[in-house]
Amino acid sequence: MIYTVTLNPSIDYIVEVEDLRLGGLNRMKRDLKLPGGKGINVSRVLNQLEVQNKAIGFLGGFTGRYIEEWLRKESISSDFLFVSDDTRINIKLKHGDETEINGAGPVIRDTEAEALLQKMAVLNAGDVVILSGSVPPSLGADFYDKLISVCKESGAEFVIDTTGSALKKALPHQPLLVKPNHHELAELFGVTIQTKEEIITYGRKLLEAGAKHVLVSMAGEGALFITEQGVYHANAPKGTVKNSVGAGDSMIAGFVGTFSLTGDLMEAFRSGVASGSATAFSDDLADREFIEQLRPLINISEV
Ligand SMILES: Nc1ncnc2c1ncn2[C@@H]1O[C@H](COP(=O)(O)OP(=O)(O)O)[C@@H](O)[C@H]1O
Ligand SMILES: O=P(O)(O)OC[C@H]1O[C@](O)(COP(=O)(O)O)[C@@H](O)[C@@H]1O
Repeated sequence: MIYTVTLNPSIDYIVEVEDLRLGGLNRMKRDLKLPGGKGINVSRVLNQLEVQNKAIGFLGGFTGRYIEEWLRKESISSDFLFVSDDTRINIKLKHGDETEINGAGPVIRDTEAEALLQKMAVLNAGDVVILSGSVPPSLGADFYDKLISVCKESGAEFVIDTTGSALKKALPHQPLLVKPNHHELAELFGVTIQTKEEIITYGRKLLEAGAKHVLVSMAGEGALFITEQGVYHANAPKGTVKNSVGAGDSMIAGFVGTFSLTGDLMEAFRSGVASGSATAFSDDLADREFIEQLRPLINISEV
């Protein structure tokens, strides 16, 4: 079974304005409220790919109920812990460019945190747990360490998609996959990255530190896949970007979903890129039909 863990879900409030006037009155041209948070996005795309999975994490308040209802309508299996504070609302402002303003997240009490860890007792060897996104500050920076310990004790594999020291500390525990984008990779090492060669150099460092597979996404430039066997590049198909929020999460869903069904790393890579691009070219996350349409357009070559 695949589990996604979203410690900090969100309603993504996507707001489009013609011309952003800072300090002035702006009127929305279009707006859209979507359930968000990285693990939840992964679950929604896994469902599109008909890969069985369960979404776990914290939800709270009216925003939490909105997300729960959406997931129920999409028949996404979930087991969230309800907390007393409200789930955050993240603003995604489209004004020719994309500007994001993400909330810090609700207060999670110690008893609520403990109850979530108890939920993880369902894990078995062979399960894959996808740990995605930021950690609400009140949970403490070491909460991912606790979740990783639970995964290791049960024999489950884990994937981690987060940033900074939480990602660094996870590497020696041999995550099945890490997927920084090229900006996050540079930030992780405190460097600026200009070339594909530099991405490979720093991506390899994640492998050396313990990750089993490394995917570095590069938005419209596609992605690099770095493994013990070699380094591979995939192009991204061309298209009109509608909303790239969730493209990275879709890529993880495509990769892990296809890998769990086929065990084929190259097909998983192809599926990851197709899923990411299908989301970038959609208002909401990718649907199955669009992913299948893009899949043959992805060319993979060894670097
Ligand atoms: N402008 C784009 N054109 C085509 N594909 C895209 C575009 N933006 C994202 N994608 C696809 O989604 C994947 C992940 O996107 P990226 O923006 O790098 O991740 P993140 O959302 O984590 O920052 C890319 O590797 C690519 O396949
Ligand atoms: O937990 P964080 O780091 O604040 O990220 C949460 C945000 O990331 C998203 O999951 C999108 O992530 P990606 O664009 O990286 O795939 C949004 O749905 C959500 O608003």
